[in-house]
Amino acid sequence: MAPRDVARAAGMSAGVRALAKGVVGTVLALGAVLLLRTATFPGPDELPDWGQAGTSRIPAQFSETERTAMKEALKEAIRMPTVAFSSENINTTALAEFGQFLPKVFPSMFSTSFIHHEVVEEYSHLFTIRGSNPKLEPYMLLAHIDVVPASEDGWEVPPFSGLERDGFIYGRGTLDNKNSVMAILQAMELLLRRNYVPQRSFYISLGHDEEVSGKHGAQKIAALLESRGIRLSFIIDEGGYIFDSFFSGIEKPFAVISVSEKGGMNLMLQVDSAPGHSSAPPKETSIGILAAAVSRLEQTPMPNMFGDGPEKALLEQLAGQFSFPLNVILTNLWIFGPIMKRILEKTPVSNAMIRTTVALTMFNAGIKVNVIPPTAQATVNLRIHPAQTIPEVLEIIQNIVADDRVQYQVLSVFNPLPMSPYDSDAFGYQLLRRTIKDVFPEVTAVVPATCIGNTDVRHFANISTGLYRFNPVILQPQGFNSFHGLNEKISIQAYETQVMFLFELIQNADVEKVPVPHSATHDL
Ligand SMILES: CCCCCCCC/C=C\CCCCCCCC(=O)N[C@@H](Cc1ccccc1)C(=O)O
Ligand SMILES: [Zn+2]
Ligand SMILES: [Zn+2]
Repeated sequence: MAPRDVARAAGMSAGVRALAKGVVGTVLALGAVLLLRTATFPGPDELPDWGQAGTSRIPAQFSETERTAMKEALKEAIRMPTVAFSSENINTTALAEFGQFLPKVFPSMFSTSFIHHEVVEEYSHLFTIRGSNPKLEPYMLLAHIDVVPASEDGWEVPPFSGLERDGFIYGRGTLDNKNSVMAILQAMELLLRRNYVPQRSFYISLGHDEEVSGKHGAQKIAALLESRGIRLSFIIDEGGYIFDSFFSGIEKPFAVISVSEKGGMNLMLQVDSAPGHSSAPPKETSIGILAAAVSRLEQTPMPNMFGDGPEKALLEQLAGQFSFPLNVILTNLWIFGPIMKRILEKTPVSNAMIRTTVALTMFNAGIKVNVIPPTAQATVNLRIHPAQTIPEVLEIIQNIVADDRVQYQVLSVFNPLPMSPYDSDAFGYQLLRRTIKDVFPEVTAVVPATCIGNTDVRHFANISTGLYRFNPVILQPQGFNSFHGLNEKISIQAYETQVMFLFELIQNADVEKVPVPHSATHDL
């Protein structure tokens, strides 16, 4: 999906308002006879107190010199055009340069006795940070060095300039995802300089080809760890954010932790027909037959799976952020679920969250203006909802196309990711919630979701059941549009906050298990 579709989801507020208007009468009428639940989900303030990790907590306070150095290091990272054009075409010069740059800016990461650094497949990096307590299961922080291409057209500053303007650093990768690469290493570097020794071991994995599938970077690192028999308690990657001003009914920013991820399939459809002279065309040509087939695919939505993923929990846990009557509607999905199911279909992002999507992405046919083409090919990109299987989806596709002249070839496919736990015992999820509360006091809801795009963390499903996608960055619609788009930028303050978040998270991970909540009556 194009991440900019999320911005269009802002339009959902209008849909939701329409829903509110339409059903408000029903709510009031039903309210007289039904005892409707109101939103009672706990905000982060009601989270259990994890206490101090270890005995000597290091405060997240950075000197002026450190703050200047960290922003300059990010700018330098942006200036290296580590572009991935395709799996066969990546900028190896820039990736190699990036590898040489890391020890210069993060010397302690490369000279500390309990940290081991490995280069994987020439351009990806794996750091193993050995903790003092071997009984604690390790975890992993994941990010990627590569970026999507950017031409200068439409940019306020050149995309690989790393220029600072009005408190922002501009450039490709400032949000996706060199900010994470640099913030993870920066946080650990600052901790090391304060003589921090983690109790819990962890890994830092930096892939070099996420934007073109991750098969040489993250996938190889995952295989390496698997071959070493390593199991991870949880992994944190990109793919969830703090959303601000996306929905007019929600005043305050809310954090989305993606606990699952859609599967994917690239499917080629082909129609062959007899070539001939265009002056005497047959009733149907390969192009016409195929165009009709893919049009049917575009016009026929896959089944709505609302209720089978984390979407219900997402809405219920967001309910408290809305005012009446939406808070009541969202808290009582047992009655309003069927209406909500339809509302969610209205905008591209919420639609993508509740069903398998089919995008027509390539169409090739024809060899000459006056020749009936012998063959026509179309490629469709499917994102498979976690509640569906690949064979199910293929069967539905064939039923929609319903034309034996269309042949199919699966170019690539992978299963949806299982749902990672987000209950009160889920260590990784609760660690994220706790740290969000510490660092972003303005965030009043932390909710689970399905990531509608794909991330490198999917390659690690064999070695961990706790796969979480969350970047500690507050995004407004405009910022979200800049992912893979124009004028990607991060405020210096947001970057410092990201470093601070990781500085806190690493220390917060040094506890044995999730503590018991203060109130047993509250679900987390
Ligand atoms: C009511 C509240 C709704 C809030 C919903 C928010 C849902 C947030 C979920 C996800 C955010 C989108 C993050 C997308 C990250 C995608 C990164 C990416 O572009 N990945 C590529 C990877 C890829 C895969 C296969 C081949 C090449 C590249 C992609 O998905 O295409
Ligand atoms: Zn990314
Ligand atoms: Zn990306």
